[in-house]
Amino acid sequence: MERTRRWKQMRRCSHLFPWCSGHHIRLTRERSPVPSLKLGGNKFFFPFDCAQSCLPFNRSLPACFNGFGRDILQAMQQQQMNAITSFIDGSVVYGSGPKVNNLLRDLCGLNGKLTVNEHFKDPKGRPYLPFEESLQSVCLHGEENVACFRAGDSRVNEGLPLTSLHLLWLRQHNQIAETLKHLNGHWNAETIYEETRKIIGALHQIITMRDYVPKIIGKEFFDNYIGPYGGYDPTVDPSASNVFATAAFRFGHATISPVVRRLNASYQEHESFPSLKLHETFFSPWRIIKEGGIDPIVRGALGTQAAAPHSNKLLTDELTERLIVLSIPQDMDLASLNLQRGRDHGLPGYNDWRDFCGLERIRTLEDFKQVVSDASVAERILQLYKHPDNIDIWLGGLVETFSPGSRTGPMFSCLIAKQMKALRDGDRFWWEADGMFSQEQRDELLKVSLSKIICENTDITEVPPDAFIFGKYPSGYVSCNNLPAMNLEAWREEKSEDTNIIPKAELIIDKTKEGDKQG
Ligand code: HEM
Repeated sequence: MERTRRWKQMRRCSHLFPWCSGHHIRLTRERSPVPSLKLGGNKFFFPFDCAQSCLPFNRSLPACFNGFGRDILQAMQQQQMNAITSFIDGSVVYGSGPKVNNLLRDLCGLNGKLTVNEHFKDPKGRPYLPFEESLQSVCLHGEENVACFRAGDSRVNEGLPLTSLHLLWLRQHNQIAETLKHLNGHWNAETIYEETRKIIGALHQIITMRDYVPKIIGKEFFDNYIGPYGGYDPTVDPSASNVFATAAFRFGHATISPVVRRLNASYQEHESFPSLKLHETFFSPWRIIKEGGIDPIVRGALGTQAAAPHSNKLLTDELTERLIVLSIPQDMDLASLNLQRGRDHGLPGYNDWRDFCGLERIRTLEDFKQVVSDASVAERILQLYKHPDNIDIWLGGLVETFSPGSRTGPMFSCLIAKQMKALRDGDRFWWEADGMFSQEQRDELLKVSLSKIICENTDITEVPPDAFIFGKYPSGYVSCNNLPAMNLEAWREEKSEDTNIIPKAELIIDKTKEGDKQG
């Protein structure tokens, strides 16, 4: 099948990275629990007999009023709150506010670094993420005294591949900070930290927009909807659209494999740490600490094909039968959550979004068969929903036939492209925006790839140059030494004559000392 073939060209990294980058853009917080209907069953229990068949569902927190100055009807629509910044700005590494940010920074070291785990290091002495301080950690497992990791995004422990990526970025930050300190001995901790953060944000943007998005939506959609960068546009709203987070970017759930592979240095099944079922990787950072660090997991993501979404079996049972969601003491079903979340947020139906994207509305079964790769799936969906207007957008989008050169159907490609363009053009700190970096620095930033970041922050020595496109080891793999690296010399700066400036980081430390004295 064509859709299977296209996804099989991709590596597992292609769900690892966007999982993380999706977390850059939106975090929907939840409020009171309400019972939800169990989808997929033959009976309809809601709301009368939930004892056996309902899944708990917490509605999302609404935002009170949005969009002063907008069309009044639009402004009165209830939207849901985004608990993080929507920008692709490295917030998964640094958090979206000062509280989390201060917890993550190594404020005592005066070196601009992020704080690392005080208790454990990996087999080669590389650092791990710090622990959360909660005593009642969901991550605790048997005798292993390993709590949840802390990172800029609270979902860091959701799965081992995701945790590994968070850790790569932490290490990358600290490496860059160390080099910048060495190059610019006169920089204070605050300057080192902020400059490093700026670089990490730029790397996220480059990898997302240059290396990842075109492979998902295809070059044609990329050129038509996103196009080349034309500078910061203050009229563009860069917030995360509801439909992007609640439906379109959740296409990724259909690319998740039921198994997380762990591979040895020859990209073969690891002798000591075999591959795991997906559910065994949820909230289990102890496996990273006690089972060989992140290298086997990262090799697994590089050395394995992405799961191909089938239109008649969209999500693996590991996600529909074994999903763990914090604070809910039963196995959950991600497909049901996605559908119910779309309804909770009041998303218009599939046909309205096709309209929005300039695609033909579906009026008949024959129309639907034209856009869905599997005719029997089209029939089953229409039987269930009775009318095309009723189809939930997440489902409709997932079963569409892929557009040429893309790995999603035209409606999701359109919605993803529109969002990505807004995130780029509406971001005044976009890495290519005027005044952000010198031309020399930009040239250096462009040398970086996800593969190089993996090389620099693990003991992996051979990688594919493009971490997203699959090739079976050793075909196409290169030595890490052969991949271009960013030269931070471009950030070397002559010492300024102005000696009156008090470094901000020193002010922060002084305040702490003051507090200590008073206490
Ligand atoms: C094993 C892998 C994954 C697991 C276990 C997982 C789990 C979840 C869960 C539990 C939610 C919240 C569902 C709800 O209550 O509405 C969610 C939301 C989401 N997921 Fe995933 N996910 C995974 C991979 C991915 C990937 C690969 C992507 C993107 C390509 C992605 C994109 C999103 C987005 C955009 C949201 C909405 C975020 C928000 O608005 O708060 N996820 N995921």
